[in-house]
Amino acid sequence: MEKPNIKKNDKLELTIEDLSYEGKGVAKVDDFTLFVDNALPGEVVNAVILKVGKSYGFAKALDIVKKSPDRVENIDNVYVRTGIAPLSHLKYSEQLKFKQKQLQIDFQKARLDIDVNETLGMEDPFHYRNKAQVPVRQINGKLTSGFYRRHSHDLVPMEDYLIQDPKIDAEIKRVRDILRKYNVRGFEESKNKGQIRTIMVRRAYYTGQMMVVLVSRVRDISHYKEITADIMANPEIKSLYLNINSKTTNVILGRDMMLLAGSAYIDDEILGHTYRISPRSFYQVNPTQTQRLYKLAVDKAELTGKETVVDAYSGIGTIGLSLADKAKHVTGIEMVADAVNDAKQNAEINGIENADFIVGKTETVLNQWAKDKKKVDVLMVDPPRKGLDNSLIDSINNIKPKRIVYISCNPATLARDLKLLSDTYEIGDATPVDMFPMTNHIESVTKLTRK
Ligand SMILES: C[S@@+](CC[C@H](N)C(=O)[O-])C[C@H]1O[C@@H](n2cnc3c(N)ncnc32)[C@H](O)[C@@H]1O
Repeated sequence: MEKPNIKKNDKLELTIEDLSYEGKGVAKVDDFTLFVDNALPGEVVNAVILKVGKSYGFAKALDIVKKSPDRVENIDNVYVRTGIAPLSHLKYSEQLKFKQKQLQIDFQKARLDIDVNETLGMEDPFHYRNKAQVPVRQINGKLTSGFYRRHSHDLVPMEDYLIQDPKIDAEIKRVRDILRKYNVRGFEESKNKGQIRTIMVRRAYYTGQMMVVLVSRVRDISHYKEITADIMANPEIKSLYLNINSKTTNVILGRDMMLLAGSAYIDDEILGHTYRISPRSFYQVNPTQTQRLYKLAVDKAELTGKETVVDAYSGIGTIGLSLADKAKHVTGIEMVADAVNDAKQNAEINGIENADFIVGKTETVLNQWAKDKKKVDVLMVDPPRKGLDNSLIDSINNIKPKRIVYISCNPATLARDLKLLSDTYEIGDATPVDMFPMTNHIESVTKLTRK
């Protein structure tokens, strides 16, 4: 493909043909692809070129000459620009279709013939997140919280995050003001100076309990006793931690986690069970949609009470414990030790006796099970974005579970893995469940049945 004669800062009119998986408008100049921020299919925009690469480039819409009927008019551009809610300029009904289509595209690319159902959306697709991790920086002499501009580490100051529980937004602001009161400094990334890098807040949807984690570059924070007392003055804060992360890294939490006050965990409920959540444990961020996701996944497992089930990538045990009353036995496998401790406690708290939990990598544990000729009837997998490890596919083919329920947060790796399993498994329809409204993230559930 010929690179057209365009360069950074050029301005030109573009016609938007499609929406990329990241939610950017796709335009062509000759045959050259440009990904355009804040532009929707069918729109004509005046754009400025941000970057021209070898095979594609990036641009930003400055004004819209012809608007899409699917554009949400009154949304603040800051949400699209910062990446907290990069699809918030697209009508919600269209976001749901976009997610269904993305799954179809990834299946087609992998030459898989799989029906994709309509995306199960939310009635109120805002303010759903039960967890925030907001970056903190020292800006104009003040500790400031906000969100990164997309694809950068430039902080845009923000107080209303649109998709987070408003009580979390209020708590971030309150904590920020307490830190300012005691002259604590925000992180200065370019100089590797300053103190607070991130404020993390979790709020349990059902119990209202909150956990605050202050992530600091340094251990010493003057007035930490006063800061602790001020933060704990809100009776909803059940747990306050200081985490130390002195590394140059994008990973949010460092190794040292110190409880400053309150309990080591908070409690929440899903589908009638109580769960304890530690700061490092994975916990689904959309509480109402989690119940729909789990119900769907458990339905697809078609349990009769006689099956041995593995809940792989089990986090704090929520999927396994949600189906334990319909199975003979459940084993959860999870690599984060704190999460496994939570899972064991969660089984006990809920009086569930037919579930156990193992610390380890799913691929390593199931490889050993294959060698030991252990039997599994149903395998639930809920891996992180990178999907299943290649070696796990071999173990699955040795263990031969009758059914697999694949919960995925990344259509591309889902399609790759389903293709690898399609010789030995019949692949049923896939259902996207919108766990992340206003963003381009796509969660889905697919059932596989042994041929
Ligand atoms: C998407 S979360 C799902 C957690 C849980 N099923 C839930 O619904 O809350 C993925 C989990 O897999 C864990 N994990 C990542 N790689 C793993 C691996 N190779 N083996 C086992 N667990 C892994 C992560 O720590 C995380 O808890």
